[in-house]
Amino acid sequence: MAKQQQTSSYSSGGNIIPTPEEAATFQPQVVAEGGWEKCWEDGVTPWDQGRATPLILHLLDSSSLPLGRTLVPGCGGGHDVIAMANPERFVVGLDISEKALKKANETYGSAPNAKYFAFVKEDVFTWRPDELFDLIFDYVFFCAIELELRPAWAKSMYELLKPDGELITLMYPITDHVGGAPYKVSVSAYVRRCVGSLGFKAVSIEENPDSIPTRKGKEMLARWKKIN
Ligand SMILES: C[S@@+](CC[C@H](N)C(=O)[O-])C[C@H]1O[C@@H](n2cnc3c(N)ncnc32)[C@H](O)[C@@H]1O
Repeated sequence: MAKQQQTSSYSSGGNIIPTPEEAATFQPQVVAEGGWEKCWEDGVTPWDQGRATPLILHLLDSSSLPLGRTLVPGCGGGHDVIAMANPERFVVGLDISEKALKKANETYGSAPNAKYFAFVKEDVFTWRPDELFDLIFDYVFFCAIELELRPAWAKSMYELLKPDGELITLMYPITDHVGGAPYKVSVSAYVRRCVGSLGFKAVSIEENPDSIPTRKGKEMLARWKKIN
């Protein structure tokens, strides 16, 4: 099935990026069979752009990405982790898949900025480090978890951020497809989770200006502040 998608899909950095609707026809089966580890082992990673998210590069170029201790939950191949890491922004890439982190380390472990990031194998829902984060960037993680875990996701984001910290959510996929992962998302689902039930304030919500072609019109960017 994955192969069949290749004709209609967008290729980035050598990777084939199917639409979320296409991915939802083959990815859930692999997740159900052996969890995320199996996806990585079998190379069924249809979300992986093989490079940093264009929005992150845009925020870096325009100096609109906060500095400080940063977390990427469900970091996968680690492309956004290395893109953001610098002497003023230490980035932790968290993932439960050993294989994903092995791959990320093989790809980026000897990068010139390697001392400014770390890949950590932990579960977002239970990991509580001593030091909290100034910034969390979530992309293709919220849509990857089971729907009943969404309240726990919001709680984790809240508990992992410092007071006044910022949560950036690139909300994807805003579609009406059935099933997942990836599960469909909506701005109101995030508002319910972040603002409604916890101490977050929405600072801005806008269309992602830097979507890749297969995600265009299906993504919104929201920036949230932890206010209490
Ligand atoms: C769909 S992938 C997205 C990866 C990356 N954010 C990207 O956009 O390329 C979701 C990732 O979340 C990881 N993951 C799933 N559940 C997790 C959990 N509870 N804690 C940490 N990572 C998790 C999976 O192993 C997988 O690498």
